Amino acid sequence: MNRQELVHSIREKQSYLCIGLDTDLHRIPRHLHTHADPVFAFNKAIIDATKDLCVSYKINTAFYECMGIRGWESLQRTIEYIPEGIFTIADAKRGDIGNTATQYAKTFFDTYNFDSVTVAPYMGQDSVTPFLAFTDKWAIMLGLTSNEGSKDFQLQRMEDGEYLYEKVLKTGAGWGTPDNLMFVVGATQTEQIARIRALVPDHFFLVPGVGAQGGDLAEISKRGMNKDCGLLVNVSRGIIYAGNGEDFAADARTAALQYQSEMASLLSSIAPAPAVGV
Ligand SMILES: O=c1ccn([C@@H]2O[C@H](COP(=O)(O)O)[C@@H](O)[C@H]2O)c(=O)[nH]1
Repeated sequence: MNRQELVHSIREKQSYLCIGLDTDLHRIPRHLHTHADPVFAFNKAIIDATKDLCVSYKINTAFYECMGIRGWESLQRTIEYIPEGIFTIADAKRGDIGNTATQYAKTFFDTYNFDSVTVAPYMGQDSVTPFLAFTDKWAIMLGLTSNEGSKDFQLQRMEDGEYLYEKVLKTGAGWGTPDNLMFVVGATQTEQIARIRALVPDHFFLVPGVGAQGGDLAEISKRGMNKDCGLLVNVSRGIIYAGNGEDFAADARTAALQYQSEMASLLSSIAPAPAVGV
């Protein structure tokens, strides 16, 4: 999916919601365990119940890889089930030397047909650029993450007073373009988000941390939106585990609808749609 299609989808659905399919076999409702593929049965129900409210699904591969071959099969069924026109993210946080990075990129872009993959930039340019060589595919580079451990390296100041994450963002931005590169910016980093937006005004941010991690949707939207919205806000546990009974999918829909409604009002107040014909 290209940027224009993504922006169009955000405007059409009045949503920049990304639903995280962090599907844990031990957390899904009991009645699904009779299915041949309980993880896919769960994901299918969540997708059916929420696909009109979100513009993206993020599959965190850890929740699938931990089950071996069966997990990869659930992942494949899920990615194939996500409707055309919804932006898909493989949250795999890959990063390795160039020829290995190319194999990772082929895995997620060619074999599984994801639109994007999250990438860890610690190994530098040659570990990231292989993900940027595919038409209408995206690398989503870790910028400033949502977790406590972001203080250990990312929020350390360099000799020139700059945070390490700022150097990473500025350097990384030069490796791609706002049409094939996004950055992960944690929703818990409200104090930094305006600064980050100033550094990379045009790029999209994937923003995890709303819901279970306590990030504030309104705050990060006010500080982080650009003229194209520029945000994909991920909620995983806060939506997919909103309920745990037979009607878990309806509960997930109710939670997703609350986020989408808030997003619609934030979109109109912060980034109004351009007039028709402009
Ligand atoms: O900085 C980061 C980067 C990635 N994540 C991932 O996003 C989701 C968040 O899940 P919630 O249940 O909504 O907290 C999960 O897949 C993380 O691995 C992140 O949280 N922070």
